[in-house]
Amino acid sequence: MSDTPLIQIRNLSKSYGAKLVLKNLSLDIYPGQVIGYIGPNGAGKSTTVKILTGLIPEFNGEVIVDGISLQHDPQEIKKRIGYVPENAELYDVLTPMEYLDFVGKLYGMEEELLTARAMKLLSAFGLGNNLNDRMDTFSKGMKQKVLLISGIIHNPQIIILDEPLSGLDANAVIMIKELIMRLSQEGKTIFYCSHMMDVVEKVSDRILLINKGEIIADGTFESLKQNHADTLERVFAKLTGRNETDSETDAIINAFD
Ligand SMILES: Nc1ncnc2c1ncn2[C@@H]1O[C@H](COP(=O)(O)OP(=O)(O)OP(=O)(O)O)[C@@H](O)[C@H]1O
Repeated sequence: MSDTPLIQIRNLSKSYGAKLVLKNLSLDIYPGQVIGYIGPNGAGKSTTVKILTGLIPEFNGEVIVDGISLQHDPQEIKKRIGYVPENAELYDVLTPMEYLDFVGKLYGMEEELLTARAMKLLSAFGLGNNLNDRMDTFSKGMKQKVLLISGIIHNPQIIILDEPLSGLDANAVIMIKELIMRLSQEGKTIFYCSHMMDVVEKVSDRILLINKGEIIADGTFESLKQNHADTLERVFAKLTGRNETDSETDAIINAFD
């Protein structure tokens, strides 16, 4: 692995109004790493990702990607990143081919390559028979696959995924897990947010746990396990102080009394 970080985050802070949601984050991410970014609801995962992808331009601190400052040249950075958001509006009156044509052109892809790659990727994701169907006839999982493809169609160096597995069936989850590992073998750097601890445990070579805007654990699953608990679910519960699940469920059940 290269010893020059591909992504450098320095003293990153972000507030929404008076609310500070990212507190002085500093991180180096190296080429080829598969980073699982986990944390409780509202911890700051999506905010981090939206800053990295240039969707939130106002923040304090510095983000440097491949030697380029995000503040100075966000467009150049966007070319290097493929982003699959948690919730996206697909223009579902379009067919997947039309949608991917639109996205690929935004990335400046040449028509012939774009069409060929869109067809190959859609077929590989099991949508080969739906190339020209309108996406408003698609299931949630089918749309999620098109979104995933739109994030990788331009063959970016860095792939950022926010909850990529929501809505996917068990076979598709297995496929995406394998895909993440294969893309990493191809040298891609992958940063993904997920609440699916079993998946994060298996595919990440580095896990970052964020809580209340601060990174509170950073290491391999093995190292987190040795220091804290035997499963990632338990590491998560221990470090984020959520040991009161029993009393919470009691309160919900008791609310029906
Ligand atoms: N546009 C916004 N305006 C005001 N507050 C926001 C905005 N977006 C997020 N927040 C707040 O920032 C905090 C971090 O939110 P963020 O979406 O980054 O969390 P997350 O870790 O991705 O959560 P989840 O796991 O629920 O998706 C939360 O307290 C949220 O309420």
